[in-house]
Amino acid sequence: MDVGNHSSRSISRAGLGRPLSALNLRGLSTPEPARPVLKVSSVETTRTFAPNASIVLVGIRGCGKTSLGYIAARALGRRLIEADDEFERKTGCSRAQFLKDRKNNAEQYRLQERQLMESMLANNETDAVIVCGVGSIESHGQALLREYALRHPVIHVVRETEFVRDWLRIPKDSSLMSRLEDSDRKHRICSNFEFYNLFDGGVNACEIEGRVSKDASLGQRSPRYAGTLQRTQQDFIRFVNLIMGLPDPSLQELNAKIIAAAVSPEDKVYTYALAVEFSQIADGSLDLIELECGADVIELRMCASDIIGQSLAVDSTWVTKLSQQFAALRRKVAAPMIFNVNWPSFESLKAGNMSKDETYLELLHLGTRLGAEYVVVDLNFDDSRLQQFLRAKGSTKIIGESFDDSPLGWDDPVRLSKYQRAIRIPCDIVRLSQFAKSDEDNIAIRRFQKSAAQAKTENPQRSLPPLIAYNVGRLGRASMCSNTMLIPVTHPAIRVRKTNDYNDLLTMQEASKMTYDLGILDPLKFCTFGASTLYSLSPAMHKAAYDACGLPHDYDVFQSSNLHDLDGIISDPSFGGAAITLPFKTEVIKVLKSLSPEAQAIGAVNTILPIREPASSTVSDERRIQRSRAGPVTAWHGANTDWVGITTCVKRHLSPANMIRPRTAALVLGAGGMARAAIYALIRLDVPNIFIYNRTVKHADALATHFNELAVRYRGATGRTSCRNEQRIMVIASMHDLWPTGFEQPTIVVSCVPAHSIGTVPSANLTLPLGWLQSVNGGVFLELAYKPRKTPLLSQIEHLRESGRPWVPVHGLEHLPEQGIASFQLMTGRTAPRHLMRAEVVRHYVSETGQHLQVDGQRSSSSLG
Ligand SMILES: O=C1C[C@@](O)(C(=O)O)C[C@@H](O)[C@@H]1O
Repeated sequence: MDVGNHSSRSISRAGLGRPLSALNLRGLSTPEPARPVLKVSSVETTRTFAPNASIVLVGIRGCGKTSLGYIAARALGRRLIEADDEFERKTGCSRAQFLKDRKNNAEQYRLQERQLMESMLANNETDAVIVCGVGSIESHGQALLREYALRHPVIHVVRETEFVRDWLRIPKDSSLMSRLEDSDRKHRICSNFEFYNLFDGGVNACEIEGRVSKDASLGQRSPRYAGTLQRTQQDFIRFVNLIMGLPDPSLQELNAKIIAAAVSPEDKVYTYALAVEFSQIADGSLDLIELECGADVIELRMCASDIIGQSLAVDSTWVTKLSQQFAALRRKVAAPMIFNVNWPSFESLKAGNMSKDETYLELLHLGTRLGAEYVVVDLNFDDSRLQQFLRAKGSTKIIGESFDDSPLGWDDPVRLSKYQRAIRIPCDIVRLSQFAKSDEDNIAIRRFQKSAAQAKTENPQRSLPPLIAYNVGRLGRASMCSNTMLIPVTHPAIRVRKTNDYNDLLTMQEASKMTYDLGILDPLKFCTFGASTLYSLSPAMHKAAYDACGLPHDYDVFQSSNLHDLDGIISDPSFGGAAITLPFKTEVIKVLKSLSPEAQAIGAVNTILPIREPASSTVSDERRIQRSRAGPVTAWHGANTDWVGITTCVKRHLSPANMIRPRTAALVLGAGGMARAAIYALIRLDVPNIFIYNRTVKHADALATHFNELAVRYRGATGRTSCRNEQRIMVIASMHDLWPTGFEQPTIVVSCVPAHSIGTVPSANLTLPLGWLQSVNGGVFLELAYKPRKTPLLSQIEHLRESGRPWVPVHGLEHLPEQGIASFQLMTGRTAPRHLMRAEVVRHYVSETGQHLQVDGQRSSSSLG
């Protein structure tokens, strides 16, 4: 099926919300008794696939697999093969009609389903996303899928039971629920991945709307629909790329260097792993957003009592719960995940008819199945089983771990042999620990690290896996902080919930602060520099982030109408970087030694960073930026993060119905530094038709010339010509002009026109001709001005939305933290506490009339993203 034509039916299928009648259940097989122990690794798989291998989605009705299939097909540029549509194509009628027809009986229906499964899979081995129907729970379909999973990702889509029940209008006491749960169990054992489709206010709004209207296209064009599915879309695209071993496209788009979280923790120094115990979050009482503290990865730890203790063998209910919390952590904290099952805790275990080793192996598989970036394996685990797991690990990285309590401590030769085993396995990272009995144990680690560094690899091409070695217990804290990678930390919200070993971990804030207190790193000074900076919200936003991450830095504003005044500030050896604002974003380039490729392309800079090391012919300027040590500055490097903020906001609010296509049009208002960043962002987002409107037409023309040249170069440079749209940047000369004929109405509008007066120049007080806002699916309107917060343009778009047009108005206070988050990461090299930074902007915003925004508590603005 053509993905492009699918949009109206895939997101909210008309009729999907009908009560689940006996009729359409005739195709479901009778339930088998529940298995006592779930075999999540039943599918023998390598989890390594050809890059174009088709992706299969299975799951019960109402789990959202069709919407996800649509999203994946669009994002990866693949065909969508959907079982309901295929059924209709094959039989000439819908399932319900087929079953209503007296000529057909359940046996014939099953036969159709069986043939359908066979043909869908066999005819679409590559370049497709296949959404299966009920045939996936029949034994024949199950066998087909298991075999298919040897070469393809087969993703089991799981959704909250309550949601599915409401959605299918199944009465609370109906036995249908247990049938559906049984189907979930079956899907689990014929699939090799699992995606928990989290409740998303937007998704439900959209789907319910579709149900009420019984007209899917109406649903899509309603204002409520406009804000739907974005989070699900982001989650699923990230998941699919991860399991296909592809880099996350959204991070790639934004340039991995800017997004600290996209640089793998092994490639950075001073990275932190926040330990979260499953038992602490299983009941859902902890607001997971609270856990965001600038940690680089989240380590989800489980022990036998979490899994087995409550009379649950490794069963489907438990796996669903874990799957849900795993997905929630991922969405809310948005960091890579470490999946860690504590093997020794299974010592006295009798899980159904499985051994301790088998259960552990099942759980390791579960980690890769959920798409964890890292899975911890115990270095004492049986070799053959471990190898079996490694064959199926796909793109998941392995952390080999051992906790030992030998009386010889770190000097015990067994410890070194563990490291050597980890090298042979081979593990990507090795983590060794013991309990600290005295301070001597912390010193002994250094001796051990020295001997470990002498270890030999069998393959001289391979470097030794990084070693994290520390002592646990209060005495061991110093040793934890002497590591530079994945330092284990806790969080105050977790610490209060736990009385034993987690209390011995330092919080991220304490651990980071320790590296500064000990003089390993230096406190630095940052600022915003520009002609009108006193209103800047950047100091509040950055200082809050420093505090949360344990960075003893400072942030101030400098106001001057003379760029030379920057010299005095940046000559301070403890100066760490500056945000540059109006009117210097272009002018500052002349004092910089080097520019990031993006700043170069945009022709404007909003972030400058110090280069402290002397110039070298082998190391690039960008790599010589010193982010955590003070000292004389030899030169300055310029970057631009405004385009990152714009890209993030557009992507966050663009509904799947408005996903960028070969005819999409966008409109940029203005021709200054911000407009440059906006055009660049749209080029990077692959928008084919970009229009500029600016009061002074010749400035708009100059921008169009610059970016048309760039679009050609960019297209050539990325080599992605096959999937990239031809891009054109055009100028609309007058507000009196009709929207250019031959072009679709814009679905992305970015206003880069200051909404307040600057010096003698009065504010533009701009609104748009209604004839330019006729897109039937609405679109995203991004206002970059935030003084005043409600600009005339923003009000115009809000009115349109109120009158029934699905436009999403995005105010300037949403863009501000996004560029700030990127600047924070560039300036400090640390992962930003994003929700906190967004919340601080809202908290500190004071309107022209001296009023604060209404916020209930600090975190309430997290609704911004
Ligand atoms: O958009 C902004 C915000 C800012 O102007 C400030 O107020 O700190 C600083 C600029 O660098 C940035 O581009």
